Amino acid sequence: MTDLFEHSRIIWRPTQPQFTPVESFRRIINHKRGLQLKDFHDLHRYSVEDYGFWEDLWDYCGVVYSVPHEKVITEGRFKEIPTWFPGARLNYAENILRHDGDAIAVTAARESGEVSDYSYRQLRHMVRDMAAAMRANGLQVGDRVAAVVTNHISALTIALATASVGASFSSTAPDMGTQGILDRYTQIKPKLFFAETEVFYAGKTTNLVGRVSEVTQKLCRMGMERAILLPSSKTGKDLAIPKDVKIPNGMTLSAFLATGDGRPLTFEQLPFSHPFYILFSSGTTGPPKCIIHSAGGVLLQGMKDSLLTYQHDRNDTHFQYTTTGWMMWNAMIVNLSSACRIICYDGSPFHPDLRTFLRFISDQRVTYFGTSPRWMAELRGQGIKPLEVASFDSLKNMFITGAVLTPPMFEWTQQAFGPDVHLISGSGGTDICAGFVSGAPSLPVHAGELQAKSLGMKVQVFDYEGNNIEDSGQPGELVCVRPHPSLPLGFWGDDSGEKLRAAYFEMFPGVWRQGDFVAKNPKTQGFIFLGRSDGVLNPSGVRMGSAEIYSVLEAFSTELEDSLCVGQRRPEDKDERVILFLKMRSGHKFTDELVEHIRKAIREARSPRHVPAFIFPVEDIPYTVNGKKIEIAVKQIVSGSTLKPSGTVANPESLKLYYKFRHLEDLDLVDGRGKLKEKAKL
Ligand SMILES: CC(=O)CC(=O)O
Repeated sequence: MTDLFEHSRIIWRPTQPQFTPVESFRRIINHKRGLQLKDFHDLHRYSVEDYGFWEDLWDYCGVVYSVPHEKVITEGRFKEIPTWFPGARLNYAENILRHDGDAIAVTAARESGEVSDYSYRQLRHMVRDMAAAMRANGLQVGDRVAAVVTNHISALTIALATASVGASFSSTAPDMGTQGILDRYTQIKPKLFFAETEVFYAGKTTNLVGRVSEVTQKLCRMGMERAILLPSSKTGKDLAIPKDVKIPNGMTLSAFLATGDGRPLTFEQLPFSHPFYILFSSGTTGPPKCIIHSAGGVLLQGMKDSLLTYQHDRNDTHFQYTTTGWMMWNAMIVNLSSACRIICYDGSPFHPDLRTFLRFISDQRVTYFGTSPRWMAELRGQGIKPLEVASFDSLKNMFITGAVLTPPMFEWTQQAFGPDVHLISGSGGTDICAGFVSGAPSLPVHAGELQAKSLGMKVQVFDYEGNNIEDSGQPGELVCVRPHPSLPLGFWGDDSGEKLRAAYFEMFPGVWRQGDFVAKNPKTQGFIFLGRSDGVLNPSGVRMGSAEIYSVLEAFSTELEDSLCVGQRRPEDKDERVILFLKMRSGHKFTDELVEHIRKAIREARSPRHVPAFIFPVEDIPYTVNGKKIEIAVKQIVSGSTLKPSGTVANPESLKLYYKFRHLEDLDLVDGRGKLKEKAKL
């Protein structure tokens, strides 16, 4: 049997763990509560046994409020989702904008090289003007504001102004197609709609006026009162709208701002569980889940990470590479509450090239850089050595999320950016707009492992009968057995909670099932992520995660650009078989020899039962717009389903490449008895 933790080697340790904020937080709790919590693990235990922990966190983070809470938790609208801090009155934007003055709050940068800084005072003024215009246009508590925007200063200003008024906010990136935008925003029926008109991404200029026209016509019929058109993100100028293009209730951003009456910035005082962010899950088929998050929940979880996990203060620069359509954007904003500077980046991290992007990180003296395993893999694949490109002496931590960071990539990343960088791999998601498992600055990092359960998150590993098997080291379902403040308030329009229950609480009644296939290392308490549980590979009853295969393939990064591993089980099949798809790097050929090497490597590193039944070359691998590899849709396709990709698939054409693999027999590779033909043995 394969040892899931064979790579578990310490690659980083804190030099002075006693001086980390999380340790001082532990001491504060000991003092306040008369406890004797000795280390992070004790602190975690307390955090999931006593709801008072969230009150301790509230105090430690200095949440700004006008009315105190009556208690920490009480029954909510649904049995599974309690109400937090009943009685409290506060405002999300007031907490985010609690710092003022001339220190730089935001650096807004574009792929074109344009960089602008905004102080805390300037940001506040921009939010004030935006909020004044929103109020002048009738926006009220409970209304919705939707935006199709790049990650730039306007998006941030719109979100914070919306929060100050007490409306709800939802954003998507401009690469979302018309249908994807409509799938989202026709559900929430926004009163105000903000849209980019022209964007510059990956070296290409895209005019979005046609898309905006189609979307606004539909939204207008559903009650949208204003469509606010942002100037071109390339030229900064308003785009001339052709006479025959209809944008009902449309006006430019400057015209909209001019409707404001100069009133001062005020913050509506609202309950902790007031709905603020509306996020959409990246379903690759069917309409996306429309998840409502509370202002207070996202705020408190975000403050926890900013102060205790990333250890931010006013000297830090937080650069999370993200679009506005990923929860990491929402999670980025809260870091302003720690007085640090955030970088909003509009553009592709691959353009004009990776070295330019690396130099940008270095020149900006970034202390926290957040990215995805895919970006890292590209650096490695291109043979780039970051420390030869620039100095990263200011970098304190890197946050990698969105997909599994395999053990070899942990090792590579640590080496590539230097031994002092705290490498954090975190996992949570849109569903909770926070992390379940993440970094712990007072503990060492082991290659391949997410360091620890996040504070306050009672995570366990369940087998299929609902037994907690976390201490066995066996893989199973990641579950959370106790409520936390950023549980969604519900899905939009799902008044009975039925859809919410079906999405998270069905497999284990009353217990949140995240849909990740994981294992906890009993020795280190760290977690390895093996893939999405719907995508678990299950040939002849051996359950394994695709990450077990991907990590072996890291050794082939010279030849392979990418790979995708899925199970195939068509209605006529008795058993599941594993298919591995390989996307070759240009200049490299898919050969029998390579396939043999790969098979051997998997057999030796894992077990003979892990070796895929088939290995095929493929021209493209499907990804979501948030950079997640799409395994489940491919699994369904090769197993016989026909899918209509949603607007969440970044390269929907790629899915078509997989239909032919549902009929392997027709490919002249398999004989009548389902055996591989001799000549086709790969
Ligand atoms: C923190 C995360 O979990 C981010 C993601 O994968 O969507």
